[in-house]
Amino acid sequence: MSPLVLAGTVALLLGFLYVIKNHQSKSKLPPSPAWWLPLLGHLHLIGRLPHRSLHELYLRYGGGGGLLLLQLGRRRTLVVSTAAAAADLFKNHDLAISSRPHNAAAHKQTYGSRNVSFSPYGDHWRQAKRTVVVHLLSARRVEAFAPVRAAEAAAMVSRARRAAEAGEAVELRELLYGYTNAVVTRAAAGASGTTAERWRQLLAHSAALVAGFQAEDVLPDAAARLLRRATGLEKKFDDMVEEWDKFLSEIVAEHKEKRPGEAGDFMDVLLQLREEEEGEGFEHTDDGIKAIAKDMIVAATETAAVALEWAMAELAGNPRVMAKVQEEIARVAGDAEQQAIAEAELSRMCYLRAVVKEVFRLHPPLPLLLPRESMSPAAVQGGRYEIPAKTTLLVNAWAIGRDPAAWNAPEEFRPERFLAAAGGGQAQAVDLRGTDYQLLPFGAGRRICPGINFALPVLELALASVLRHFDWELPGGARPAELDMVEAPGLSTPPRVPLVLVPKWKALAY
Ligand code: HEM
Repeated sequence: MSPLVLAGTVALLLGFLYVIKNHQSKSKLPPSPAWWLPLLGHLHLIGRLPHRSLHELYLRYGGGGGLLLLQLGRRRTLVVSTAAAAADLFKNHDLAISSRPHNAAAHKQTYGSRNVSFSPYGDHWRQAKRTVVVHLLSARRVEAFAPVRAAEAAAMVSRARRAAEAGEAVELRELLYGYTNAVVTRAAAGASGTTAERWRQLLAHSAALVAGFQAEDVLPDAAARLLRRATGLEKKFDDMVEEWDKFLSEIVAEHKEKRPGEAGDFMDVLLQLREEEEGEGFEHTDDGIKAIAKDMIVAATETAAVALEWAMAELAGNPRVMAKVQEEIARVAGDAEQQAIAEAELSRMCYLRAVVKEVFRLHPPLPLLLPRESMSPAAVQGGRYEIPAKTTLLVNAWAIGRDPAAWNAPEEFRPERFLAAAGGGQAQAVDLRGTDYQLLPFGAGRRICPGINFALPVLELALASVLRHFDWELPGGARPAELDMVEAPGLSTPPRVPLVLVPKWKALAY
């Protein structure tokens, strides 16, 4: 055989082997729509409500295994759409999927990813999460904020009462956001009033700038930066980051002036830890403290307000459930003279808690949780699929809450499914703390939300208070079936049409 023919044969053989190998490794990838566009990949298939688009794409191309692989701009993205697929990932591969993808916009906003939410997996994240879990959100500290929750719930009831006495309708988002914003601002910085208002404006401003897909999702970082500069977005962004920093720096400075030992709000605790833990590994610099405080505020305010607005929307749309939960609140909270509901009473309101779970099932405030990134290759579902390292993961909690393999009549709002006494069936023992993979509003695994114990009493107390003191009616004789139950676009998704209801002050004659 001549050397030329030999070289040609070897090249052909190598080419053949490459094709075979490539085909084999591709065949181990989860299903994916076959066609895609240069640069965009499958991005053009995603509409304004990504959780809904991704669910539809999964039903069309996913093949039933719960996983769908997409190329979203430059990010290879795995979408998880069923409870069984989520269970396999979180039970068997949690470590591999515990990082977050780099996001230039978030990096800038978080003092170089020094917060918890966007920090990549590693020492910084571990230390920061420990600080948050042990020092800011422990059961003892959450309990210590009970008077704050009670005062703000009472203020919310007073606002609604003024509207009721004037015969006016109430925009629930305004009312509920005011409440969660006040509770979180007081817990984080011990401040209210104008601070809370400034905080609220900054949050709204940031949300508008980071909503939707960003230039970095499609283009390399440098090209995306150029585009952002050319369109003026970079300047807007920098101004917003500076505004936040100025605001947080003022709060840090005010807290430094206070007497030591006055530890109460998150800022106090973080500053005190700086003194106590100096040299223990986690660097409590001013920027580190501002990053964590901001993380708490951003993570807590909007999510809780969105959950509350959906709860009221579902109750307005289901008068039977509204009447039943009001009856329970009246029975447990008792005494007509008692204005505020004691938090101990909330644990006896089983139906109210079932309502909260049902709201989270159908309306998780972060329908795609927060994106994860795989740090190493993972052979999932017993080796059926291979997930390469550096794949972005989107867990579609919205779709999982509607998974027909996990839920009976998934589209029905039926809190009874969570109650053994009401014949709840297979769902009665399902909880929302990340161990039951069909209900994941707070995520699961190492990156699970550390704020569950802070959020739940905030939500339960608000609902119990507004339902105890008022009947809520749809304005203008609208029928429940006419309520628009579609989400607004964004990272967190309130109803696209803000909910408006008319409060009727009850006589409290129980
Ligand atoms: C209804 C209220 C809330 C909802 C629905 C919610 C939901 C979530 C979700 C889905 C995640 C991502 C979990 C994952 O990747 O698996 C998350 C992360 C996080 N949440 Fe919450 N959250 C809420 C309230 C709070 C509160 C009150 C705080 C703090 C005061 C908080 C602090 C955080 C932090 C720091 C992270 C990042 C955790 C990490 O990356 O390790 N959240 N939350």
